[in-house]
Amino acid sequence: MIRARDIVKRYQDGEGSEVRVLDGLSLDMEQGDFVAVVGPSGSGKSTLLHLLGGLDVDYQGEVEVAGVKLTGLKEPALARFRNEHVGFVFQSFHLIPNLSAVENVLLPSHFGAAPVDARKRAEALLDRVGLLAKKDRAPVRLSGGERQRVAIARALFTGPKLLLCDEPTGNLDAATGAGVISLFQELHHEGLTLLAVTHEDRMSSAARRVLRLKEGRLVEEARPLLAGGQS
Ligand SMILES: Nc1ncnc2c1ncn2[C@@H]1O[C@H](COP(=O)(O)OP(=O)(O)OP(=O)(O)O)[C@@H](O)[C@H]1O
Repeated sequence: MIRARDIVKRYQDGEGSEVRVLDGLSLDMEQGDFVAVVGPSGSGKSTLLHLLGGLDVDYQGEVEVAGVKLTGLKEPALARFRNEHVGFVFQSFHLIPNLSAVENVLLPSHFGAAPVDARKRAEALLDRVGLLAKKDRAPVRLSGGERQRVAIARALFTGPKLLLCDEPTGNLDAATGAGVISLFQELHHEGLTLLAVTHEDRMSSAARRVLRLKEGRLVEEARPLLAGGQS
């Protein structure tokens, strides 16, 4: 599902010198895998997510996701790749405040080819995340956990096989975060491939593998046998 080789990503640090945030990074992820990427603040986790999701193509190395070689790809091919293959979930939900929950889930239908039964599909996804009864509410009338569930339903609208999540429980309290983590585990068991950048132990222990970003590369964390996320 994901194959990244020898990725080098540099940023200018503002004082004229270069920082290699990713430095020879490689990653292999099978379809159906659930990976947590951990590492200190500033270690390059979001940067990595952006490369894998086709949001940033300014790097050295090779990235292939869902059979699509992203290296060298340009818009609008990148937009098509994102639309067909990847769902994004962010820490701050990114819902449109003046649209209802179901209209937020329907948003992707305005960018790609809309399925004929778009509204039915959006409602089925809201049902899947336990929010059908609140489909007409504006985000401001939903709790943080409910907002994230709407965002997850929206990310699933185009039927992606891969979900890329950036600190998906970062804005949620422990109990609400736990509910969202169980939803990710259920989606994983239903066959979805998940990669989540996270600071939180609860989230990483739900994953099947934990990779730590260290000095610009990924190192597999040893997991205790029969840890919570083993499946
Ligand atoms: N556009 C940019 N220009 C220059 N430097 C950047 C840019 N974006 C990120 N960086 C730097 O690259 C490094 C990695 O950033 P990144 O956001 O990927 O880290 P992170 O591990 O996701 O951090 P956090 O956990 O705090 O979100 C940081 O030192 C950051 O300051």
